[in-house]
Amino acid sequence: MLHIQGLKKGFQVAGKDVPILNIPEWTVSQGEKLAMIGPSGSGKSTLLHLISGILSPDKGEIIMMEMALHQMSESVRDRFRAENIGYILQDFHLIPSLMARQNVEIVMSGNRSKTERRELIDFWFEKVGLSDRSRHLPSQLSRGQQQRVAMIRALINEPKLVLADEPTGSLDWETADEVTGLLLDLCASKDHTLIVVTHDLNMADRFEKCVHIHEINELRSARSRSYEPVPFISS
Ligand SMILES: Nc1ncnc2c1ncn2[C@@H]1O[C@H](COP(=O)(O)OP(=O)(O)OP(=O)(O)O)[C@@H](O)[C@H]1O
Repeated sequence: MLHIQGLKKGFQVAGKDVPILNIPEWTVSQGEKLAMIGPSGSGKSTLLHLISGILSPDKGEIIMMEMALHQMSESVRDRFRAENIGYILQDFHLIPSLMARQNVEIVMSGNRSKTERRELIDFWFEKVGLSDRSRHLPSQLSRGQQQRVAMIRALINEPKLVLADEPTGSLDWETADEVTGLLLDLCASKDHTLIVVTHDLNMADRFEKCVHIHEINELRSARSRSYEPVPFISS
C-alpha cells in the first residue's frame, strides 16, 4: 500500500540545511496497523506530512497504492489525499461554531444525497457511542468525545490509509485507552491501513507492530540525539 524509496527531507534553519529524514526503504502493507515511536524532534510528524503529501521530499519517492505521490500536480494530489487518506491530530481541529455532526458533514463527498449523509452520520455517531451528542457544539463535548468526532471525520469517507499524530496526546490515560481501542476496532472493521505516531507506550503496546523511527531513519537530528527521557521522581 505504501512504499518509500530513497527518501530525504531537511529544513532550512537560519540559512542552513538541517537534514531530518533519510529513509532508504520502507514498506507498509495494506491493512497493517502500526504505531511509530521515537524521541521528540526525530521526524515522526514530518514523515506523516510527507506520506500525506502535505510536504514534498527533497529526494526519493513515496508510492501509495501504486501512485507516485509527488509526481502528481498539486490539485490531483489534494484530491487523492481527500479520497484516500484520513488524518487525525492531537488537537481535534473541530470548527467551534459547527455542531459535531456538521463538523463531519463538511468533509463528506458530495455524491451522496442529504438522506444518505444523515443516515451515515447517525450510524457513525452510534458506533462511537455519541448518538445523543451529535447536535452538540465541540465546546459542549469532553476532550475524549471531541476526539471521537475527529475520528469519525477522518474515517467517514472510508480512506485506504489513516494517519494519526499523537491522537491520545491530550487525553487522560483511561480516555486514551478507550480512544485507542475504538480507533483500532474501526480501522480493523474496514481493513484500513493505520499509522499512528505516539509517545504513549500503552497505546503502542496495543498495536500488532511498533516501529521506532530510528529503525527506518538513518539520521538522528541534533535534538533527538540529545534527548534523554527524564526519570520520574516521586516526592
Ligand atoms: N517547517 C520547519 N522548519 C524548520 N524545521 C522544522 C520544520 N518542521 C519541523 N522542523 C524540525 O524538524 C525536526 C523534526 O520535527 P517533527 O515535528 O517531525 O518531530 P517529531 O518526531 O514529530 O517530534 P515530536 O515527537 O516532538 O512531535 C525538528 O527538529 C523540528 O524542529
